[in-house]
Amino acid sequence: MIAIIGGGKMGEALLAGLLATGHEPSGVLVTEPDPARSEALRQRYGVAAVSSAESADRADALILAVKPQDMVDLLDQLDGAIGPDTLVISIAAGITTSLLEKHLSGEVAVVRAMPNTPALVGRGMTAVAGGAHTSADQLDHAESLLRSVGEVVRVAERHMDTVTAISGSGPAYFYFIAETMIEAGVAMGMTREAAKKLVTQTIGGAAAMLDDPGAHPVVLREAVTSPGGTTAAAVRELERHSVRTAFTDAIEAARERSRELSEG
Ligand SMILES: NC(=O)C1=CN([C@@H]2O[C@H](COP(=O)(O)OP(=O)(O)OC[C@H]3O[C@@H](n4cnc5c(N)ncnc54)[C@H](OP(=O)(O)O)[C@@H]3O)[C@@H](O)[C@H]2O)C=CC1
Ligand SMILES: O=C(O)[C@@H]1CCC=N1
Repeated sequence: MIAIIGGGKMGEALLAGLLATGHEPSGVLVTEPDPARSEALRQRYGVAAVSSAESADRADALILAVKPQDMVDLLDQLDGAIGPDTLVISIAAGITTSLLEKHLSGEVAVVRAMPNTPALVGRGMTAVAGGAHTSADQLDHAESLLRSVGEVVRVAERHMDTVTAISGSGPAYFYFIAETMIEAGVAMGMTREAAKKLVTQTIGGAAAMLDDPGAHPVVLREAVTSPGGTTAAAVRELERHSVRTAFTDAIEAARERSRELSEG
């Protein structure tokens, strides 16, 4: 039995992914405090909506999908109710395996995972790191659960704040660029619908080219940049506005915030 505690955006994405990849609704529980939301999830997916105590009691894998700020309260609520063989997977930004272990008595197997919102369409990128009492089989199990919403990589836990800043928050950076490009197209007289189509297909096409193992972003960018052409003029403006520095600073700020979240 798998239980998802926190039926918000990411909890629902994981729930939908698990069901889409062959898990039966009868094998998944959800715990969500908002009664309307809880009922909506129950109706939409046919899973049982139960209390956190019941989730802890019945599940052998518990996925904690609450906000980092709610995590300590939740752990204190779950402490003592989690069986010795239960695997606890947290997807909360910044919450370390040692913080999870500190608030759960006994040698609980914990996994820190960082997915992203493309999980909603089965194209997520998740990184996982195991805790001090987590066996290789338990990490495999966590990986196979999270694979239901996309690709999974294993990283050393010291990289998890960086992962959070790159792939966890990353979709928002691309939406920021997309929004800017669409608005530029509109300002130049295109319809918003046409501009969105151009931008969406361009992002998808660029990502597909970059996905080739031999591809390098600098080489791909050079192929677009004709001497004396339009791209060179655009890139010169990006450099003039220090967009590279702005992006690097943004990613560093996200990593710093992830670190702070573990401090409460
Ligand atoms: N959004 C994203 O792109 C990503 C988010 N994450 C992480 O996933 C977690 C969830 O994020 P997201 O889904 O966006 O947030 P949401 O706010 O959409 O979901 C969190 C849900 O947890 C519920 N909740 C709060 N306390 C409890 C509790 N004690 N027991 C059960 N449920 C509870 C909340 O209910 P209520 O609103 O009523 O309090 C809410 O429905 C966060 O820790 C975040 O860091 C990770 C990767 C990407
Ligand atoms: O913004 C956040 O804190 C969460 C974690 C990664 C993406 N969204």
